[in-house]
Amino acid sequence: MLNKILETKKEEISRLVLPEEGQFTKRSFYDALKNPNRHIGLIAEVKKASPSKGLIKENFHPVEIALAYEKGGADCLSVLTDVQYFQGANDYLTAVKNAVNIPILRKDFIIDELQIEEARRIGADAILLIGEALEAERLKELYDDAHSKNLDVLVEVHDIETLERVLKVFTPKLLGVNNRNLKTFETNIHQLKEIAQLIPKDTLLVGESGIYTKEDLDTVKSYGASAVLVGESLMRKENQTEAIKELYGEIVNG
Ligand SMILES: O=C(O)c1ccccc1NCC(=O)[C@H](O)[C@H](O)COP(=O)(O)O
Repeated sequence: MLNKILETKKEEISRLVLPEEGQFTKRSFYDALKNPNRHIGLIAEVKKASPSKGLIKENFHPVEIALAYEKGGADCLSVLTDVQYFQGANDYLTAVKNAVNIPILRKDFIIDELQIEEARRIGADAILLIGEALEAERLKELYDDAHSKNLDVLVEVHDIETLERVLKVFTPKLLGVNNRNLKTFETNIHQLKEIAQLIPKDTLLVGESGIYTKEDLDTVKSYGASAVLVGESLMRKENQTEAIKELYGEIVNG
């Protein structure tokens, strides 16, 4: 699936026309996770659908969801902008940016500088770079390009081989380990356990995907994560503010 998505991205980039420059207040995604509201930081994801789960939330109002996440104490947001596979949109990110006061990650499959400039113009504070999608040297080029545009970068890996490839070239400030294999969709809450040993001590570690319960949250934290990225389990609930409190064990819903 990842390779199919990347082929689609190449085609989208060939047709990409940059939007007009927007006027946005830049917020530090990294600083928000460095100083989280709770014992482990939360990147709450605004995601309507996905390849592995199909339609997740039919009654999808991204600004309402984002405000509810913010009210629930999310440190940052992740907003899907991929249209074809996640039913996201650039306009969702811009609308959310104009509504909330916390930093926003553009969740998309970034493989070109044009997409980074586009992210900046639609109001993103950070972008995602997926290790399995890029050669390490190219990943570093895009990483540097994003920072030159005052955007933070969440570098994401799934397995040790990818992490080692990346670390041979550079050390990311912010690194996510995706519990989901983006090629097979297999998800393992313990994915971080082995990989965490190899993470440089000054790198802020984020556990991503397949986090449904406080137990999952505690498991990922026990492996060394300073933050988590959570989408489906929050999106499927009726009330995203309550969903966050339930995830952290602050309320117990039947
Ligand atoms: O989620 C998918 O089906 C998927 C398929 C192919 C590439 C990426 C995919 N998901 C992106 C993500 O990593 C998740 O949206 C994010 O980590 C949140 O995961 P979850 O909490 O399990 O929704």
